[in-house]
Amino acid sequence: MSNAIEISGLRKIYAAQGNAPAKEALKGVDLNIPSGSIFGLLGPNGAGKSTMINILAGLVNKTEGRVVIWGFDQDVNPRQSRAAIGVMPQELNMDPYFTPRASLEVQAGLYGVPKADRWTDGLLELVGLTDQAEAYARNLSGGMRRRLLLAKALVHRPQILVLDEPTAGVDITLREMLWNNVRKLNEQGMTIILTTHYLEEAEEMCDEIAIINHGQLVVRQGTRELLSRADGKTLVIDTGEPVDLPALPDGATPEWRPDGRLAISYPPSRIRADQLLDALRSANVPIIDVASEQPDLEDVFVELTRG
Ligand SMILES: Nc1ncnc2c1ncn2[C@@H]1O[C@H](COP(=O)(O)OP(=O)(O)OP(=O)(O)O)[C@@H](O)[C@H]1O
Repeated sequence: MSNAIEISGLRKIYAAQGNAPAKEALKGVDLNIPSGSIFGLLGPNGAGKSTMINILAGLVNKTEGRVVIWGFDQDVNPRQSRAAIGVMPQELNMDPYFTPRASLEVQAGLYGVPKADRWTDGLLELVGLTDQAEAYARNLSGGMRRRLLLAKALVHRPQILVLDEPTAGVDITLREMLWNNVRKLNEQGMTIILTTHYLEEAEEMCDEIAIINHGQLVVRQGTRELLSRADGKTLVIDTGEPVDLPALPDGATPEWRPDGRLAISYPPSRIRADQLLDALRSANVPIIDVASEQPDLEDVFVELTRG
């Protein structure tokens, strides 16, 4: 399977309700998600990410378009396409009187997983809830609830796992545990789709990234290629003390930072770092230390979703 998911011409119009007018949340999106990848779906608030994920999960009906999940067209084989995907939702709602073990058993029942094929103990172990297997959900910490949600998404051994803002508001330890789990599942062949507001996280975790804005796909690229789109780097130089600056190559912009260091932003496509350093040296500007700052996903994201 080369693509885990194929989306074409996907539109969603939420009908008008009361005073709220109809809303076109997705305006004809085409997107293929390669199998085996960790794929980031990013966009500002209200861009349409949850709508897209909910359509994939079979929770929201699309208005138009075609969605193929693991080779199964949603409209032709709804059961198989649903079975191929597991979703870890954002919200932490769960029945307070269910134990993690019972939750997983109920979820497996909903997916029609026969008793003999269930892997409840393995799942509890995977997410580190073995000791809490018989605790009431209301006694679980927020982090444990999230781990349980991850386990619930996996009861039917889906080929594709969707994580909707999995680390919003979680502490570093839990975040690392989640990512270790996700990497392990990905190494075993699972395709991972992730939405997150933490762009650093997307930059670190995702092989490829799609950005949607106002219901449209703005870009879809490998993470590295996407980062290289931002044509801006910064040299940060410790000059010891403020000095007069010589003329710099056209396109370079110097600025003194509050910490006293000199920051020169420049487009690496047109200017090389040694041209900047040569200009400083020939004007006898002391160069005590130099650091280079790369553009990050945040820069690219802001540029692509502006306006
Ligand atoms: N059930 C609904 N009824 C009407 N409009 C909706 C509904 N759900 C979402 N919308 C609207 O559709 C648009 C896209 O919303 P969606 O939740 O998909 O965005 P999002 O990218 O997931 O945003 P966020 O990051 O805030 O979760 C928004 O304008 C939202 O108000």
